[in-house]
Order: sequence, then C-alpha cells, then structure tokens
Amino acid sequence: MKIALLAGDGIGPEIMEEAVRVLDALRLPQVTFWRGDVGGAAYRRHGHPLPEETLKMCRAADAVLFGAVGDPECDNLERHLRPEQAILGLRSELGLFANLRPAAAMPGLEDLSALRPEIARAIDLLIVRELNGDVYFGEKGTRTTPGGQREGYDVMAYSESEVRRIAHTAFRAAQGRKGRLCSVDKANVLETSQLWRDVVVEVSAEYPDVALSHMYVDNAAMQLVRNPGQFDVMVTGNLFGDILSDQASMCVGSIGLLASASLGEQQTEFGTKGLFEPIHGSAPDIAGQGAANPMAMILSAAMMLRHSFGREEDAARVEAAVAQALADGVKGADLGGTAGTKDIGIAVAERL
Ligand SMILES: NC(=O)c1ccc[n+]([C@@H]2O[C@H](COP(=O)([O-])OP(=O)(O)OC[C@H]3O[C@@H](n4cnc5c(N)ncnc54)[C@H](O)[C@@H]3O)[C@@H](O)[C@H]2O)c1
Ligand SMILES: CC(C)[C@H](C(=O)O)[C@@H](O)C(=O)O
Ligand SMILES: [Mg+2]
Repeated sequence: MKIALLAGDGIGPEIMEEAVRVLDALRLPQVTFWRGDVGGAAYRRHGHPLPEETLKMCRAADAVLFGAVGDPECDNLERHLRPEQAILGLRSELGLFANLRPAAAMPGLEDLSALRPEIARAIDLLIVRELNGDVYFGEKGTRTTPGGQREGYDVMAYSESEVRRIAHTAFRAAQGRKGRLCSVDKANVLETSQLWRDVVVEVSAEYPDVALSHMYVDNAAMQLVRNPGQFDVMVTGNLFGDILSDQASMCVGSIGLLASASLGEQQTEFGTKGLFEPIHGSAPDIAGQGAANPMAMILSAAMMLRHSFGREEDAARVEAAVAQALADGVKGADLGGTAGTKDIGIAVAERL
C-alpha cells in the first residue's frame, strides 16, 4: 500500500504528523509512505506549487493523504503559481471528480454543535460534491469593458457527462444509506443548474429505490441550519458543495472535524484510488502554534483505509477512537477545549 503524504502549508504538517501517528499505531502490514512537496512550500523549493515529481509520486501511489495548502505570502503570485492550484491540479490530473464529505453528529456529543443539541442530534448526511468542473475550471480572466473598467470573469459550465457521472455516484451512495437524495442547484437562475437538474432527473430513472428531491442552494443553506436531520445524501456542484460543507461542519461542531474523500474511477489492487483531506484549509491564523485540531485529518486517513484499501475494520477503529477521545473531553481550542494538536493525536492513538 503506497501512500503519498503531502503535508503542504500552515497547519498541514502539524496535522499530518498526527494522522501518521495514528496510522503507525494501527501497525498495518506493507505500508510505504512517500513524502512530497506541495503548495506554497513547494513553490518556495521548486518554483511551482505542484512540482512534476510530486504529481508523478501521486500517480504511482495507491492513495494520497493531503494536509492543506494556502499561504498568505503567496496571495499575490500569478494565479497558476498560487498554492491552491496544487489541490485543484491534483483533483483534475488524477480525475478525482467525486468528493465525499460526510457530516454526522456523534452520539452524546451534540453539545459540540453550533446548533441546539436537539437539532444537531439528527445530523447524518453526506455531501457529494462534484470536483472537476463548474466555475472552478471554466475560462477565467480579467479584461477591460468598452467603458474602460476592469472586469473579472469566470465561466460556470457543466457538461451532461460530468453531471451524469457524479449523479450516479450520489444515487449509489444513497442506496447504501437511507435512500434519499437531495440535488442542490440554482436552476431558477442558472442555465448550468437547469441542465444539472435535467440530467439528475434522467439518471434517477435507473434508481427507482432512491427518493430524489431538488432544492435551491440558498434554501439548502437555510435548511442545513433549520433542520439538518432532513438530509441523507446531498449532491451538488463544485462551488455550492465547497460552501455548504464548511457550513455543515459547524452544524456538527467544528471545521476541524470534517474529513473528505476525493475519488475517481481508477481501481488499484486494494480499492479505489483517491485523495483524502480535511475540508478545512491551512489555517494561517493558528499555524505553528500546535493548536490545530488534527481530527479531520485523522478521519480523512480513516476514509482512505475504507475507500482505497478496503480496510473497513481499521477505518471504524480510527473513527471510534476519535469519538472516544471527544467523549473523554479531549477537545481542541476549536471546540472550546485546551488540548493541543499533539495531545489530540496521542489521545486518539491510545484509544485505538
Ligand atoms: N484543501 C485545502 O488545502 C484548502 C481548503 C480550504 C482553504 N484553503 C486555503 O487555506 C488558507 C486559509 O483559508 P481560510 O482561512 O479561509 O480557511 P481555513 O479552513 O484554513 O480556516 C478557517 C478558520 O477555521 C480555523 N480552522 C481551520 N482548520 C482548523 C483546525 N483543524 N483546527 C482548528 N481550527 C481550524 C482557522 O483557524 C480559521 O479561523 C487559504 O489560503 C485558503 O485558500 C485550502
Ligand atoms: C483551497 C480551495 C481550492 C478548496 C476548494 O475550494 O475546493 C478548499 O476550499 C476545499 O474545500 O477543499
Ligand atoms: Mg473549502
């Protein structure tokens, strides 16, 4: 099992260390770790946020464990050299079009939520976010209007094949859960969304056992706070999924808790090749302080064990250890506690 570790920027290296601690503690057979440079750190060393050797390493690996990228000192670089281009580049180069972002309340830990416990208790949802298209990857640039003003533009587009393949992923996910799928779009305004909705409806004919509903994204943002328990699987585009998943994290408790899997179609001898990362970023405001919560990173490693290595039992062990650590009061500052990054990693490893 070849795992590429890309720690990246800011809190990335701190949280990655704790995920590796937990993986080491599992004593998995035949694991090889490769370490690669990515993001602002890679730009400084190699002049590019996604150096060719890092991409090569990721192509050769069975799975990629990714920390975070983003560095305020790089915010004025030309866009193609900015740290964020590394994660966007990996997602598209590796064909990772399906981003699974689960958000579930942990029993007994509903008081972590920013919502009232009786509302938070019911949260058990999965956001299926399309990851290779949308306004992220359309033509973009700046130009001058006829009136002489500067104008920025980013083209939003989805082709029907892009929508179809993520719809299949979402329907299949719903079949394995409670059988409900809510497609989130902005079809009342956007042509891209109308096509999205039409294609999702077409695909639904193949899944008569899944109850499909549609919701506009503004309403979905409101419903996530009003009654998040109504959702089972939500499927949406790249931009809406990015925003809604950060919001969902606070419904559970903290952005430091939410993991993700980015999957494509490539199979390895162990499972589906994927990239696994917390949904949060490099958190420059707390980087270097040992204050970041590594749980989202550790839970991303659990998702890797499940999806890329078929090790469901180990994945469940890690998830249970995280829940137990929280139940025992091991909380980072993001959850109002005092535990540091390393304390949390050690506490999880001890509870495996
Ligand atoms: N996939 C990625 O690598 C990724 C994701 C999101 C943002 N980013 C990048 O990260 C940089 C910072 O972006 P941002 O501030 O908007 O988002 P962020 O997710 O990095 O941080 C938002 C807030 O949440 C806190 N936070 C995030 N993760 C935490 C953790 N594990 N423990 C405790 N607190 C945590 C931060 O301290 C900050 O206050 C930017 O450069 C952005 O582009 C990268
Ligand atoms: C860093 C950025 C490109 C990224 C995204 O927008 O996809 C991040 O916000 C995420 O959620 O993974
Ligand atoms: Mg995001």
